[in-house]
Amino acid sequence: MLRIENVSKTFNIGTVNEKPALRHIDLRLYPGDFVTVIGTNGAGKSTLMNAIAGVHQVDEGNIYIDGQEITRWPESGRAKLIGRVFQDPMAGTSPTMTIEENLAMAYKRGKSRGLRVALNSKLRDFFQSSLSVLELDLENRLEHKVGLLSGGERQALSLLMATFTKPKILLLDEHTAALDPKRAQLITHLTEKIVRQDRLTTLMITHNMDQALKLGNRLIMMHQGEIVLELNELQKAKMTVKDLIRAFEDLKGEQFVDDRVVLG
Ligand SMILES: Nc1ncnc2c1ncn2[C@@H]1O[C@H](COP(=O)(O)OP(=O)(O)OP(=O)(O)O)[C@@H](O)[C@H]1O
Repeated sequence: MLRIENVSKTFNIGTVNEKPALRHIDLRLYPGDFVTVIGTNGAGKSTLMNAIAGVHQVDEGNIYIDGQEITRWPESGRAKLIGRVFQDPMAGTSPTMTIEENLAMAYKRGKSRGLRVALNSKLRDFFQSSLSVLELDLENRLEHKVGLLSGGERQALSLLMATFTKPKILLLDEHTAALDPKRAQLITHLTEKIVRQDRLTTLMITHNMDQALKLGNRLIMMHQGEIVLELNELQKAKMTVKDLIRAFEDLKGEQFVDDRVVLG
């Protein structure tokens, strides 16, 4: 479903600020894989997502989605294949538009260029049934402005907007990190539900080590632009957060440093 072959990315090449962010990354996600991504400070986690989404063009290597090479596609061209949710609940939605207008915008992104999306009753029914999955009663508030929603409701809407067109790849970029624990728990629960229900192929960055072990069927750990540890479902199930940190320290001979790490 997603194939990353020998991908490298260096920022500010040839300057004193030269920074290799990805070094020869190889990664394959199979249909329905839910992979959590953890790593040390500046390990390259966000750069990896930006490379997949087309925010940054890579210097070397190839990226394929569903067998199609997309390495040189612009970000806009990849939007119909990729759903993404960011850390900031304000980032994925437009506050001055209503819930249904936001949904229509996301719906259009998943369709061919130039297609006009008329807000007819069939589409409203579809939006309402999609919103009902969230169990936040948003299906009865289609005409409410998104700016009036709470951070948690807004992030739930962003998650829905990123997923209801069934993208080939879902990228979750610390999407619960800015929420209070209760709301973070709600979004985590919704993520699991939607990903499982739609069998979405998912890559999720988290600083919560416990969450990284509990969610999904695979885990990767990054450090200095490389994937240094990969765990499958069975290995993950047997590990504790302590084991995970010890595994890194045994491998690299240094402490696992992530300023934002949450041990669980
Ligand atoms: N646009 C950019 N310009 C220059 N350097 C960048 C840019 N984006 C990232 N970097 C650098 O590339 C390296 C990898 O950054 P990235 O944000 O991918 O790491 P990360 O694993 O997501 O880090 P963290 O968890 O600490 O946010 C870092 O050293 C960072 O400073």
